Amino acid sequence: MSNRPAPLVAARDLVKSYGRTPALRGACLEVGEGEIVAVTGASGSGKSTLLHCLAGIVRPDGGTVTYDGKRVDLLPEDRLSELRRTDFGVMFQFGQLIPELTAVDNVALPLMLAGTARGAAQERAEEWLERFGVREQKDLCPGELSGGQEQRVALARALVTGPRVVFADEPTGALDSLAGEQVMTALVGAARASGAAVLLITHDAKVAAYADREVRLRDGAVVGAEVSA
Ligand SMILES: Nc1ncnc2c1ncn2[C@@H]1O[C@H](COP(=O)(O)OP(=O)(O)OP(=O)(O)O)[C@@H](O)[C@H]1O
Repeated sequence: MSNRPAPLVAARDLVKSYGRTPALRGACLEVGEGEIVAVTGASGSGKSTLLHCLAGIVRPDGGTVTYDGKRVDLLPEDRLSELRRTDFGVMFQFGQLIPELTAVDNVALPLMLAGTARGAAQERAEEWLERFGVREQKDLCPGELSGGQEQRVALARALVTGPRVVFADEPTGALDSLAGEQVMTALVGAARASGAAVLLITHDAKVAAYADREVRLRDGAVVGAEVSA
């Protein structure tokens, strides 16, 4: 424990309910700079809600979320959007790409939203597509990509702005094991190269094994000893 890096992201005593359904009941979690943490647990244990609270997508009812020492749960909506654009990369199981845009335009979009000119944004986007082996598919729309290609494009989009934290909710959940391994190898390799921290949700022990540490949730709280890989 003592040699763990200082937390970059931390959740303390998080509580969140949807109507009368409790999703989080006192969850605590820390992710260090450059650390890869897998969150596992049964369906309904609160994994996605925890990730959404940490990424500033959902506001908790109680407890605190800090990023780089600052309170995320208290930020107004406009500052939250800015933080998500500049410091966070987010990836989901599927459906995250804009269906009407080509692969390269999907990846260029976060850069353009941050003020990069279209040409330069597309050039950077192509570099990331190349890195993940999907440059040939750059002019295809998401519906024309295989599941694995789509996730590698989504990964390029999550990483193109150089985030300090990548939040990935079941990024391999819809893939067969070979495509899943390719996505995980790409995600972990890119995170290690850039020093980004990763918070990864998975049901799959093989996917969790890519992480430095595994945290298990049950009924909205962390259970058991944290397992170091
Ligand atoms: N938007 C929502 N509206 C109502 N209830 C919700 C909502 N999101 C989550 N819940 C409920 O909160 C609880 C925790 O859900 P959450 O999605 O965080 O769990 P999970 O561990 O990610 O589940 P899964 O592995 O099935 O994705 C569940 O009981 C779920 O039904």
